[in-house]
Amino acid sequence: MKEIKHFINGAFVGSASGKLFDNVSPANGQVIGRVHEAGRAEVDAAVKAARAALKGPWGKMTVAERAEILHRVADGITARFDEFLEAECLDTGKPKSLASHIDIPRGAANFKVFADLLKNVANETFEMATPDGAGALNYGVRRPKGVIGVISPWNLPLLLMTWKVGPALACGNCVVVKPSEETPLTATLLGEVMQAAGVPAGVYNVVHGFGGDSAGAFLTEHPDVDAYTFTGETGTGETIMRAAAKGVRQVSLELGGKNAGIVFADCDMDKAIEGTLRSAFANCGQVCLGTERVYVERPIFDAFVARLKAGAEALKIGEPNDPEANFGPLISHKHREKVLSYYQQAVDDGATVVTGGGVPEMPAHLAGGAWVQPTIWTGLADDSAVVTEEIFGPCCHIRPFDSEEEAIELANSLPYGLASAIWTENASRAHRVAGQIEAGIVWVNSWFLRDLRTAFGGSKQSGIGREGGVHSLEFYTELKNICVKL
Ligand SMILES: NC(=O)C1=CN([C@@H]2O[C@H](COP(=O)(O)OP(=O)(O)OC[C@H]3O[C@@H](n4cnc5c(N)ncnc54)[C@H](O)[C@@H]3O)[C@@H](O)[C@H]2O)C=CC1
Ligand SMILES: O=C(O)/C=C/C=C(\O)C(=O)O
Repeated sequence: MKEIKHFINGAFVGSASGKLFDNVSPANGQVIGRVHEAGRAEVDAAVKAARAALKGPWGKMTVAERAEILHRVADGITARFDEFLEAECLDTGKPKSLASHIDIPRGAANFKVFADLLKNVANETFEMATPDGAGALNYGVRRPKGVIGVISPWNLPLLLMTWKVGPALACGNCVVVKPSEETPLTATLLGEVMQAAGVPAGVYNVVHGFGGDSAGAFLTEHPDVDAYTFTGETGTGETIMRAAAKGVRQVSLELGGKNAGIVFADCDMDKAIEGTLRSAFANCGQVCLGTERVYVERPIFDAFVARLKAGAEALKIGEPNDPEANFGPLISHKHREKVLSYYQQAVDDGATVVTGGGVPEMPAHLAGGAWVQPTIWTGLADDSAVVTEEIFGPCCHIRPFDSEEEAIELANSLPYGLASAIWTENASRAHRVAGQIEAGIVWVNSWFLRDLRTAFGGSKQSGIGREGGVHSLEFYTELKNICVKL
């Protein structure tokens, strides 16, 4: 049985405690590996290694030298594409057809984009007048923030972890990564790539374990970490923020959502259906940007529901290696229990189950997996928990609306504000509505279309801060102003 170790100070090491936990395949329920669980000792060793590496060759490199190494990291991921793909799909059960287009290429791109950005970014300068007439010159310099704690989730493991590690390293920081306990493989494999690319020991560290009372908490409570970046559930974000408050450490939090799609009668129906299908069901609905609330203008409501139902029923459920499959399992049985509890709640609350609502029949070799059916409901009240709480499963509720104002009010009615998708061919309306949606990201006639230079993050309870492009610099560097009296 494969053992998955921590990556600390450039070496793969086990836990002193000898504690290991199972890595379970979501596709069939089989144990695929045993993972070392970090105690305080391993977390401390990783933080110490990161701190020391800041003072070593990494801290002395020029931006161009670091960028060259990060390009090698990206190329290393691409060179070992099939291994990363295999590992990601083993951990998550997601179809290879999906991970080969999204997860792995983005894992590589996250290093290249930020390496290039850092090489080209300018700093601010201000000339100022002084009473003696000689003046002064202010200029900003950016310095790495230090040791960054990276706590990442299981839904897009490599993509989301490197989305943080790429800019953190490009800015000259060192990192301690705590990947989700559900998905330890690609973060570990990346350690090998880092070594081969010439990243000095201690710059990239990985500790495995759970959240509370385990590696996650030990990392967020560690006094020698300078800042934390986290993607995951809103409640976990609050816990991490509380821990980071001790010592006044900065946090960047990308949290939950209950995102709205708004479909106007003047939309291009084919595009709206294709986009909404992806936004509700891609990655088995486990994307924080996904649409779980769909508001459709009344004249096209029935037609839209019928077509989305047909699209959901055409999804091909299957294991990662099935080339036809575009719909995998949920991450775990624990998560399936949560999703199925909402499926039951919908029925209890009087929903019309348009399609799905249960567990699909699977062949014997996949019967132990965490499979659920893609599910669509109509007819729920606006205050049903199914409509107001993040389910993080392959499901959506569709409700009609009668005016632009009503659609905006419904979209903005929840305490989340991560993402939204608007479907209309009327350009004025698109701009007008997009400007009024309370969310960090609004797509018009698209979904999950990502330019890594843009600001990314949530408003309200969906997060704090923005990452992406120059916005990542704000988090991963300290901006110092130097004022020179002339
Ligand atoms: N991208 C997103 O928005 C995600 C949302 N979720 C939502 O969260 C629910 C629960 O899933 P979980 O995997 O438990 O998400 P989570 O937010 O608890 O876990 C994400 C990461 O945080 C770590 N973590 C958990 N508690 C921690 C703590 N006290 N201190 C430090 N680190 C901690 C976990 O080990 C994992 O690495 C899901 O059902 C889903 O609704 C889960 C994963 C991703
Ligand atoms: O950075 C991206 O393109 C995707 C982000 C997705 C999430 O943060 C998520 O699903 O949790």
